[in-house]
Amino acid sequence: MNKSIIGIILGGGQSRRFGSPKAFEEKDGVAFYEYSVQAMGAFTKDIILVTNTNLLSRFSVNSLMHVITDIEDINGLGPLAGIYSAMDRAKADWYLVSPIDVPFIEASIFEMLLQQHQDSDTDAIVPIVNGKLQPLIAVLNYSIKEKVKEQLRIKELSMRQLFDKCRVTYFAIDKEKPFININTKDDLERYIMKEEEENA
Ligand SMILES: Nc1nc2c(ncn2[C@@H]2O[C@H](COP(=O)(O)OP(=O)(O)OP(=O)(O)O)[C@@H](O)[C@H]2O)c(=O)[nH]1
Repeated sequence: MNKSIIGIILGGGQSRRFGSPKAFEEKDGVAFYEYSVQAMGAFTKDIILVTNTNLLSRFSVNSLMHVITDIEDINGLGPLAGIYSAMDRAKADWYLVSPIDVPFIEASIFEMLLQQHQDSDTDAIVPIVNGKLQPLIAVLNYSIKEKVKEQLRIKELSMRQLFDKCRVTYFAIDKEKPFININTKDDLERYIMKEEEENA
């Protein structure tokens, strides 16, 4: 039987290092968050973008994507708050997860992770890219929902702390570019403007 899959896009951060909401920064005329929608859209027609009340009205809703905010009492507690809020809103067997600041993300990354999940019986598939854990681009099973809730309760808010308590398949990927994330204006200059200049 086919398993149900929902996409979760984490878009409730403060973009303090960037200085303005980075979800709406553009690469080639496309807002950063839309790259995550496109990459997931190949595998699910059900995507939930989880943001905060300040940004809610700025995301354009379409038939693929619903936009919600973090549940009130965990609002702003970081990526785990977004993951829990989406899992609580809509149940699926599996969730594809992405942040909003990875404008080079590719569908092929989710394809590889989904392939791994078919071959494993763990709770999460998490990439390791050239030795570095990439915890926010992952495939998670609904079975971890209560663990996420507990982590939020005891304020252990990092993805690593969650993974320490789950059965995780760590999957090595040797392609770095799709995982580039933009945190600062310097990152923007280094990765995006440079590429645009090269392509001009
Ligand atoms: N829903 C939700 N998403 C979050 C939250 N905090 C961070 N995110 C998202 O998680 C991803 C990683 O966030 P970071 O880049 O580490 O943090 P940020 O708050 O966006 O940026 P800084 O303020 O510069 O740290 C981004 O896609 C954020 O939008 C939160 O409390 N709720």
